[in-house]
Amino acid sequence: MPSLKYQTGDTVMGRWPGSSLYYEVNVLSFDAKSRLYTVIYKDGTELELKEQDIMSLTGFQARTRSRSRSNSRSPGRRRSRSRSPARTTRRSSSRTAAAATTATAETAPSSRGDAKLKQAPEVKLSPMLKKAPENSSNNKHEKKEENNTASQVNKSAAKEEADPEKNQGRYNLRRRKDDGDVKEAEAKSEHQEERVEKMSAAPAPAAPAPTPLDFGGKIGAFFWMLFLPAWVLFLVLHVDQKDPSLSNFPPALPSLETFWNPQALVFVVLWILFQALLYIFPVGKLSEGVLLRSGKRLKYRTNGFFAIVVSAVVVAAAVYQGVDLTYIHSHFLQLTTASFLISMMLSTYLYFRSRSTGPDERALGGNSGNVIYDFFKGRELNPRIKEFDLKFFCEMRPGLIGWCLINFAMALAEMKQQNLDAPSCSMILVNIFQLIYVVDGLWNEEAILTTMDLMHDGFGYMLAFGDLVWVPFTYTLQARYLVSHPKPLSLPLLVTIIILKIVGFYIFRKSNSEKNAFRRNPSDPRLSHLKMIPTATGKSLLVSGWWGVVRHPNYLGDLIMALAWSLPCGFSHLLPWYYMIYFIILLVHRDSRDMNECRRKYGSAWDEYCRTVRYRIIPRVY
Ligand SMILES: NC(=O)C1=CN([C@@H]2O[C@H](COP(=O)(O)OP(=O)(O)OC[C@H]3O[C@@H](n4cnc5c(N)ncnc54)[C@H](OP(=O)(O)O)[C@@H]3O)[C@@H](O)[C@H]2O)C=CC1
Ligand SMILES: CC(C)=CCC[C@@H](C)[C@H]1CC=C2C3=C(CC[C@@]21C)[C@@]1(C)CC[C@H](O)C(C)(C)[C@@H]1CC3
Repeated sequence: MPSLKYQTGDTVMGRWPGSSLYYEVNVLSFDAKSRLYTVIYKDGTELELKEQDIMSLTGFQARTRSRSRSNSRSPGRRRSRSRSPARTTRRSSSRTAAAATTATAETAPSSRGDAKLKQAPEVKLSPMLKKAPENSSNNKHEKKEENNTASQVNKSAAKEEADPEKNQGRYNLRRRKDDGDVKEAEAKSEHQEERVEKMSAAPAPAAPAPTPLDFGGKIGAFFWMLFLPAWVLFLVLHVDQKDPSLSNFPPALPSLETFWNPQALVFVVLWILFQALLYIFPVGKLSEGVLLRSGKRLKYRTNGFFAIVVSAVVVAAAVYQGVDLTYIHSHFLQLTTASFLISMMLSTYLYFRSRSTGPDERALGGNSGNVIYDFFKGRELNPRIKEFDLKFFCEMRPGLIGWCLINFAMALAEMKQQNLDAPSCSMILVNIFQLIYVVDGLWNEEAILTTMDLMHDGFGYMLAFGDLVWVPFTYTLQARYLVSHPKPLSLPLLVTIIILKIVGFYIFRKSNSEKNAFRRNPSDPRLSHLKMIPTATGKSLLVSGWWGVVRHPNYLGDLIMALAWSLPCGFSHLLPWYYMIYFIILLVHRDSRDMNECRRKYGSAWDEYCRTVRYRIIPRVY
């Protein structure tokens, strides 16, 4: 192809249909008649693109740099002093398998990210002359996807191009693997990676555009920052009332001294330090996190199960030695205040340290330029002090293990208050169910590395408060309620509750493990029966198995379990059902956040997934 702009074998940036995202592709051939380039994406997807949908790596980088320069000049735009954009991108150039960016918005100031995204030029879809289908795959879904994608592409093409070819044409979206050409495709992709590695001086795409503001934007973030602690305070005070009915007035605010107890602060600090010590203890696996935009993978010490076992032994020994754990019940408010102060200090530290981080280290969601919003959402994706990962630690250790400790203390308080020789049946159920949930989370600690919080969310007030205050002091509400509001259980109800817990747990665990195993190793032989949709990022989406039933089977299991946790408290009051209600709101909101994020990442492949798997959480209902 002597007179052509791009040559066979060139690594260039190709636009993904239906989006303004560009991915690294390899030019396979050029068809002189249709004037289309056949390119191959990292996942083996072949597509035919017009010349204007392709950019050279250097051209793309120059555009990114000039945009980033002009952005950094604009008022209010802060640029990291420690790293120049060039250095950052060079660092990320070696591994760009998952890198995607928009041509116009990649370095746009995040406060205007949404608007910038809208300004991104619409994709000019490039229909090709129809080829006879070559796909010999027996994977029905992938055939269907090919057709659907093609028809969707055609629809947009018809809208956007007054091209005489538009109605005859379609995109050729086919996987190399479907042609029984797995080895060739893999070899090609390895070859591509090698080429990219060799081009160490070659520029690479910059970070994707920041995501639009959520949680009600700046005002919403401010509201949540005030409302969440106020709500915790309400729950903590209200559950102690003789009649904790929500129609009753909330109790009068206690005096300021009642909130504060230095001893309670010392206990909370000691607990966190103890957990930190267990976390750094060189026991257990060093697990790898997901591939970051920088091309790096972080290592995490996943010894959570060890931590809870040691904690249980230490707590049991302390009780044996006469330590009165009911202190936790009688000083609940002071312990909550102490944890709240620590979470505020941590969030402030996180906000200030995030100012010296490079773009690659920031979350896409928490860098709007608005102090309150960014403080709330968190700017830095994986804040670490040396190898100590603050977000991972806070999410998995002090609050989560603290939850079990508090539940246990509530069982002791119930025995004391109700003069019982053993905790009530309801209290035992709540304790065991929630303990199973936490122990399971810690046993499968590695799986948290592929959850939204770890992969996408920055670490700021929301998670610091959520991990250190919300989880230990509100998730324990059922146990706390039972201390002063005993609830005898009938045998049929007991059996129903146990069955619900088992069913919920089964769905939750199986679906989470399936996705985690798939994300870790898509060619895991145990998953070979599952169907999947390829996406341009190199990752695929599961479209059968648990993830083919609903889009969030793990949420469904979690909700069924939440039901089993509230039922032992009966129906006399709404208060112990708070977790269930909150959890529905949280998961519905998380689902919509995740939908937006996946839509942005995967473009038309995500739409295809949503068309195939129609329900979000509950089959045939929602
Ligand atoms: N008890 C509690 O308070 C809470 C519990 N949870 C639980 O934590 C667990 C994790 O939840 P969360 O992080 O919200 O969400 P998920 O674990 O469901 O993670 C969502 C991510 O999974 C990937 N994904 C989505 N669909 C597919 C698919 N079809 N095939 C392959 N990958 C897919 C996407 O990431 P990508 O494609 O980038 O890999 C998506 O962003 C859940 O079980 C939830 O119930 C969550 C919040 C609170
Ligand atoms: C209202 C508010 C401040 C919300 C913050 C949300 C956090 C409380 C939750 C976000 C995701 C969470 C997860 C767990 C606990 C609650 C938070 C932190 C989790 C660790 C519980 C145990 C599970 O097994 C889990 C590991 C799957 C889970 C992960 C998500």
